[in-house]
Parts: sequence; structure tokens; C-alpha cells
Amino acid sequence: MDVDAEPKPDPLIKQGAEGRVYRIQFLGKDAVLKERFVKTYRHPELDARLTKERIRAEAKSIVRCKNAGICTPAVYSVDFSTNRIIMEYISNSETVSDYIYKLSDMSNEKHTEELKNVSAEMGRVIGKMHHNNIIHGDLTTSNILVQHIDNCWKLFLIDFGLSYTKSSDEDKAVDLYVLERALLSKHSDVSWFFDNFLTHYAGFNKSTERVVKKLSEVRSRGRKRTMVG
Ligand SMILES: Nc1ncnc2c1ncn2[C@@H]1O[C@H](COP(=O)(O)OP(=O)(O)OP(=O)(O)O)[C@@H](O)[C@H]1O
Repeated sequence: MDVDAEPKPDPLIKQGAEGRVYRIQFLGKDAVLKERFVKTYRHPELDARLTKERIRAEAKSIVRCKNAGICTPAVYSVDFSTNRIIMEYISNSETVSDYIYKLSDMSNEKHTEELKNVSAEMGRVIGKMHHNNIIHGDLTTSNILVQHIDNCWKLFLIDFGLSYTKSSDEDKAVDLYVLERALLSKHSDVSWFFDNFLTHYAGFNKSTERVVKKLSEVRSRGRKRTMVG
């Protein structure tokens, strides 16, 4: 895939340490352009290789997820010469992180029920992703989008730059551990969220049930590492 038309990158959605994310129009469609910076502190050859790997990983896993029936933005274009990837813009969406903040702030029975549904659906979606041997590599509530359509919503997985394909329970359990840590630090007020997620993740099938058992090992290693500092 190649970018023939130079897109006009405006407006900026996110300026991060690794790159920028813009909302653009691409071939008449609402799209997102992700651009990765050149890291001057890294050796140029190493930097070029790592950047290329992340862009390739992102495009590959998005396609693998799509083939598995998991919602991800469609990839429109990948350009290794400019370190740019262009993908479908998920309209009317917000990050799960923002949605949790919003719902837990309004905290009433209806909103708690909604949060339960979100965590359960996250369990099913991540379960399906792992069942297909896709390791996300940076599983946080900022890397899952909730798209609102009328009174319904759908989850989209994004930000696959650190992803890879592997069947190991250990790697899948580490993915879950990263999500657990992220939830604990950002959303400690809804401490039950991860447990409910895990119940539905484990319920996906036998392979995910195994990963949950592995998670306790990963947790105890994580705790030891924290104690050692
Ligand atoms: N396809 C999309 N549709 C709508 N919004 C998106 C889309 N992709 C990204 N965003 C928005 O841009 C934000 C940043 O995107 P993303 O997490 O992919 O970039 P990043 O954090 O800079 O990536 P990386 O961690 O790989 O450096 C998301 O939290 C989301 O708000």
C-alpha cells in the first residue's frame, strides 16, 4: 500500500512522545493519520528499523483482528518512507478510559450497569483477540474506543504498534497484567471492573480460561519485582 496524495494533516488529535495523530480526509473519507517521529537519540539505522517494525505491526494486527471479526479501524494506507499510517476514523467515539470516568462520575444504577456491560464486552473482545494469538502489547483503556450509535455502542481496538502474534499463555497473561495495572492506576474507584472483565474473558473458551490461571503467576512475579524495586 502506498500513499499517492499528500494528505493535509489537520487538526491534531494527539501529540505524543512517539508521534502525532491527526484527523484528515483521505480519498473523500474521514480518516486518521498516525505519524511517527524520527528519534534523534537513537542510532539512525536502529531508529528506522524500530519505527518500520511498529508501523508494520500496527497494520498487520489490525488486518488479523478484522479477519477474526474484531472491530478495528480499516487500514487505508501505509507509507514507510514518511512513517505514516492512514486508517478509518471511528466516528462518535471516545476512549473506554474517558467513558469510565464519565459513567463513574454520574454513578447511579443505570451507569453502573453500563460499566458492567462495557467490562463484559471488553472481556469477550480481548478473549477473541487472544484466542486468535494476537498480543496487543499495550493494553490500556486508552487503546480501546467506544463508538456510540443511537442507543448502542461498539468497542474498537486501536494502537497496535507493539503488537505481535504468539500462541503463548504467558504473553497473553502479561497483556492482561498490563491492563490490570492500567485500570488500577487510572480507575481505582471501579475496582470491580477488572474482575468482571476477567470473568467474561475466562468464559470466552478453554484457551482464555488457561490464560487467567497463568495471570496469577505473572502477578506474583510483578509483585516481587515491585518489592525489589
Ligand atoms: N481510528 C481512530 N478513530 C478515531 N480516533 C482515533 C483513532 N485512532 C486513534 N484515535 C484517537 O487518537 C488517540 C491516540 O491514538 P493512538 O493511541 O493510536 O496513538 P498513540 O498513543 O500516539 O500511539 P503510540 O502509543 O503507538 O505512540 C486515541 O486515544 C484516540 O482518541
